[in-house]
Amino acid sequence: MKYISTRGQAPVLSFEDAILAGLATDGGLYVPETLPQFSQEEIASWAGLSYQELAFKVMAPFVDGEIPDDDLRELIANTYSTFRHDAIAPLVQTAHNEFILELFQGPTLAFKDFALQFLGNLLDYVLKKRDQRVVIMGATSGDTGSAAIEGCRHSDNVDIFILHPHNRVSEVQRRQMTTVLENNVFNIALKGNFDDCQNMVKASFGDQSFLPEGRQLVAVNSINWARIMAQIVYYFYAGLALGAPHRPVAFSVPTGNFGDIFAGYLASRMGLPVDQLVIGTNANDILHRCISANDHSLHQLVHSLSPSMDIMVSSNFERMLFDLYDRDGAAINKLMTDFKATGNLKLSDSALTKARELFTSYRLDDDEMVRVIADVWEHTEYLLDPHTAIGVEAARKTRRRQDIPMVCLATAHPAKFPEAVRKAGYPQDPPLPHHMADLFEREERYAVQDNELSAVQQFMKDNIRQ
Ligand SMILES: Cc1ncc(COP(=O)(O)O)c(C=O)c1O
Ligand SMILES: N[C@@H](CCOP(=O)(O)O)C(=O)O
Repeated sequence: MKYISTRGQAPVLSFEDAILAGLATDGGLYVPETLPQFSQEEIASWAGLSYQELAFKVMAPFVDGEIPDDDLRELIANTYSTFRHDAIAPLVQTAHNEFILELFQGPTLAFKDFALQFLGNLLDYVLKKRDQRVVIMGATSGDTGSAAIEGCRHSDNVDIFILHPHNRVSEVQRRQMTTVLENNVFNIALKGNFDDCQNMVKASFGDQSFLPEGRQLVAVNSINWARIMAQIVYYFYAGLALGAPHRPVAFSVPTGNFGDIFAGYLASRMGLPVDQLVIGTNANDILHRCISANDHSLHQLVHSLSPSMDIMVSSNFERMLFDLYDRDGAAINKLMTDFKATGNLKLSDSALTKARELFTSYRLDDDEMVRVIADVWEHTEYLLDPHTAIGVEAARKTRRRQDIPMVCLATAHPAKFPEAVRKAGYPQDPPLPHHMADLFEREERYAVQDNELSAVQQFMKDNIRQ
């Protein structure tokens, strides 16, 4: 399997090289040259597989033998052994044909664990094999950071630097990152927003000359192909549990950087019968405006009660555009260059038509989201986190068919977001799981930095281990 850039001008890479490259040298994102295709018979034969067995079936064609099968199986087994539920991604029914896919049973309580615990193990494996040391640089609006740190904290070959927007993540999210005191882990609280963090990461990938000789940057954000690949698995898992491929399923996904829903789109391209993909956004609604009104223009980023989705520039939308524009790298290069210059992007008529066939979208402000948490609690005693609530309501508002099961992705545990949950009338802070019960007593360490690329890079230079 070869990996190509969405902008068509970077070298074509193997799986391992694409994973280590992060952003392509032309500024694009790596995608597989062709997608594996699974027949309906093959998918049907996977009914009843464990999550780990299914993960191997879905991911092996992307790895394409670069990692021996037994080693890949072991990486998968180690990854999901740290999850708190045997089913790994349990399904809970909340209404007729409405299901919640709990993706928060991993060590850091968000869906990011599915891919980032795997990526941590994968990087450790590849770097040991190559006897190579790297520097990880990542941006987080709250969840990627702790999952990436958890995945890499024990890796000797990695120094990890995570930028989060200062005072813009929940206290639980911040502490999950800043209480990890291993000497290869560095948290930077940037005086800016998530887009500033993400821009710094992308700029640093573009010019890595600030790094010590012999080191390279590796990405843990969903610009890294391994993130998307590992997330495709749970779409198949949920689909199979609900009768696919004999019956179609629909998915609703609270969306920010477009990695999660893009994985759902790929699952459908690979053979899973998906009837509908619903994009739910908070007030940072660029994706909803794009689908509903062909308005993909930058607005001021606002601080919401679903802070992990306080994102304006969605990295993975570029991967989607690549497909919507028939994989024309030159066209994507122009679109993205113009978007950077003008802050505006209009889809062509044919791209918009295709996008609307694939996706519906809905936007919720904080008040509406809080009402959804309260309503679902009242009717089912199921406590949603604010991001999941956005997906649930987006599904209810834009659902095309009631007879098809709608799977709403529960992307985080409500204990991460006590402020939103309390606003919904829940009488207490939802308890943290046992392994995090003492989170508020643990010592924290992080550096507050001005929103200046050179200052951040200097901090990194000063702290990368020899
Ligand atoms: C809890 C939660 N829900 C939803 C999202 C959106 O996912 P994506 O960025 O893959 O669209 C994120 C982060 O991005 C998140 O942390
Ligand atoms: N919501 C994310 C933002 C980063 O997205 P990623 O999926 O590209 O890593 C977070 O919690 O950090």
